[in-house]
Amino acid sequence: MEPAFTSQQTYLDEFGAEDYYKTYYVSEGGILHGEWTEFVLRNLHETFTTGGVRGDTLLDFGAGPTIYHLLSACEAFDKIITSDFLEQNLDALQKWLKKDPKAFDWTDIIKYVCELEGNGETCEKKAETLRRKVKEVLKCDALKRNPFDPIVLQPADCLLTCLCLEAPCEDIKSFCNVLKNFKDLIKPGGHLLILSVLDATFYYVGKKYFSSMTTRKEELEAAFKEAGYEIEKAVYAPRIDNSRLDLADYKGYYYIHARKPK
Ligand SMILES: C[S@@+](CC[C@H](N)C(=O)[O-])C[C@H]1O[C@@H](n2cnc3c(N)ncnc32)[C@H](O)[C@@H]1O
Repeated sequence: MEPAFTSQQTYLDEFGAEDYYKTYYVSEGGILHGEWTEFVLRNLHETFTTGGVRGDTLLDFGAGPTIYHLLSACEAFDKIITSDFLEQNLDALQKWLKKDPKAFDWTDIIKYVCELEGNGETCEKKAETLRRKVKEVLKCDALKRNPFDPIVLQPADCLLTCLCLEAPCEDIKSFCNVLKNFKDLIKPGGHLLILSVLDATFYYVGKKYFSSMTTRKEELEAAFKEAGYEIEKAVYAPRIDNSRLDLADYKGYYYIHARKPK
């Protein structure tokens, strides 16, 4: 029997921000630290430099307690709005923004992005740039028609989301519906960047089980087209390190760069 899909209530009650950081991003042993972060950071570095994606506002959707995916974006946008569904994650984001001593440590990952950018910037300066560019930290819910309800946001130049939609969406139909609703959050001609994992069914946060929508490569691009986007770029990569399949069973990674038509 397939385990039940994780409810919003379970997220509210059981998703631990610190457990998530420690399981996935801590420098030594975080299972997403390495293959996944390199996949994301290399692709986003390219997108925000040679790829020419830049502008006034970037809207970051479902950040969790993390900031790694914003480190290149902060050089290409004047203003970043970040968001998540859970108070505990918003609290972790605020702690990092305010340099709270209890904030999670992203130094190694910041160093990696500075090396990719290759302009001799220090970790401290990069972190300061990102802190300065993040203007708002908002609550969002992917399953609402307006995910920021009751706030109505001005459409952004770019919407970025990493590893998020497989949490609230039960199937590709629901995923496609979220993509349709995202169109109101993006300017005509604006960008939608989604990076996540393929063929997953679950992941653990500490000792807690969370289900994952199983995103299949064959269905993914069709969902973007059905939702009314033009695909600029699609990148797929297999998972190489399978040593912790017991913690999370994804088989690969994807990056879709799509555009809302003008
Ligand atoms: C696997 S974590 C990903 C966190 C982070 N983006 C990353 O790259 O590591 C899944 C995220 O989905 C968020 N989430 C769960 N339900 C959601 C919903 N209904 N709307 C928006 N985000 C949701 C959770 O709060 C959590 O931060």
